[in-house]
Amino acid sequence: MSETRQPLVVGNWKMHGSHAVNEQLLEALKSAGPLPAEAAVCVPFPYLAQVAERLARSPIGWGAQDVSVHAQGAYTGEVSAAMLADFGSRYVIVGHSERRQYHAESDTLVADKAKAALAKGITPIVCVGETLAQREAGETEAVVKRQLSAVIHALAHCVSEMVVAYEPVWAIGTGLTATPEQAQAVHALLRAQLAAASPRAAQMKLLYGGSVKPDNAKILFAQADIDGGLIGGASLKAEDFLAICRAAA
Ligand SMILES: O=C(CO)COP(=O)(O)O
Repeated sequence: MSETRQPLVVGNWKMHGSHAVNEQLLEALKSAGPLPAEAAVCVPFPYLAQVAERLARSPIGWGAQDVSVHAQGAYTGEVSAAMLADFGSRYVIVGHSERRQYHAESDTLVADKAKAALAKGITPIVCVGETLAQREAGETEAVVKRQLSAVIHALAHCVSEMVVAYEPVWAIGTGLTATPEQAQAVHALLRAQLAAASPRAAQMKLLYGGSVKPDNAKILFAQADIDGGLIGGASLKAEDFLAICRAAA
């Protein structure tokens, strides 16, 4: 983490939660008092209203896990960036590997989603990352560069307004974390690619995601180009999420 960038820790609840369960989690997060790092939760669409209400007077931000590329119209099941903005969403995750894999989202679609979010003042958290097969084939660099390049192209002069999350697919939900050195190596590549596109690359936040837990967060976040985390499983337990936020400070 650099001195000049403020750390950010984002919880990706994925498809978890209920009114009652969220209530407890949000209460525990709020009652922890001021957090040493900027924090946010990205929740399933039906719970946006709940987090908007419960976190309204807290420093914790919120957002969604996907957004439509379309502004409005006959797109059954889709949710627009304007709708997310209506709920005060500060962030939206785009291009999570689970969406790339299970919903066949292409690099171009992900880039267009990032653009749609920014157009409504929502910060896209753009996920990139290689599969285990790609890493073993020595393709990590080519894969993440290709994924990021599509977004850089689509955002043009707004590149510095996104957050990028490097999430190696093989580390998600598996308990296999990238080593700090592996993660830093990819983050450095991503920042160099961003620097070629934006004079503000040094100020951009690059998050690491993939089995981040309280016991490995500090060493990951201590790497020069890692500015915080995108947290799945551990974000569902207030104690763990708060410990990870503290590790980022
Ligand atoms: O996919 C992730 C966050 O977006 C990471 O999930 P886990 O932290 O559960 O591995």
